[in-house]
Amino acid sequence: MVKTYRHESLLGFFKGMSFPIASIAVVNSVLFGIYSNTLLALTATSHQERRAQPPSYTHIFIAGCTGGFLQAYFLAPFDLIKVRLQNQTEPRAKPGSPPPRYRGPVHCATSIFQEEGPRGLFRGAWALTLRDTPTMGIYFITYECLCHQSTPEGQNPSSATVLVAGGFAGITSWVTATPLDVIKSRMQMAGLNQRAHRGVLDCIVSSARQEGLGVFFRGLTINSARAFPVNAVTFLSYEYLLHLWQ
Ligand SMILES: C[N+](C)(C)CCCC[C@H](N)C(=O)O
Repeated sequence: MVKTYRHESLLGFFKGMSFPIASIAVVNSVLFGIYSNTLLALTATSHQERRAQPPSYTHIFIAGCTGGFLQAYFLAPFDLIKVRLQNQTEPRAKPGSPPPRYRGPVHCATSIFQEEGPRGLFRGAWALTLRDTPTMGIYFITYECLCHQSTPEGQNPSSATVLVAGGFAGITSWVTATPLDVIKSRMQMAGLNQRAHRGVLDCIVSSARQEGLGVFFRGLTINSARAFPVNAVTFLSYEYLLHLWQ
């Protein structure tokens, strides 16, 4: 934090933020929409009936994995742009100095499209899919399990329960996702560094060889600290909005 602040001032912390904001609504509606509809297809109970007839954890896991798998393709280009912009750590442009490689998210997207082709925008998408498919299953299982444990039979969980269960769901899911998150980000950056990996496995092996196993836990603390508030609010909004519209 100190380095980022010294080097890039407060603005450095908000690098690559406009695109995630634009994408979060789309990505979360795909994720929660597919999760809920897969659960409906598997159990034939709607969201309102789910408290009285709770679905099995196997069904929750399958629905979460399906949601995670499909949202990864919507997330991939936005996530790539975020990673590329966040890794651009030159100090803010002084007069006369060369402009940064990417001037902003739209410029970043068009540059990747021109330099790396349309498929370039999906660089790292496979690693992202591998990261999100099982960990989104874990995400929803943790949430439902914690809500179930702290709510009397047949009742809706309280707001406090939703916040805490959502927060822990985010942490559990991020802890399990971190090793593949590291690989995903490296593959997304590889297109830029001309240091292309031959695939996910090649990236895993070469990262472990060069930097040891600790590399797979890089960012774990900050990811978990961020995950609690973000996912507490995500689940509270989800429950609240469904309740409002039913
Ligand atoms: C599956 N994985 C751990 C990657 C994400 C789980 C939580 C997703 C949430 N939108 C967030 O940004 O925290």
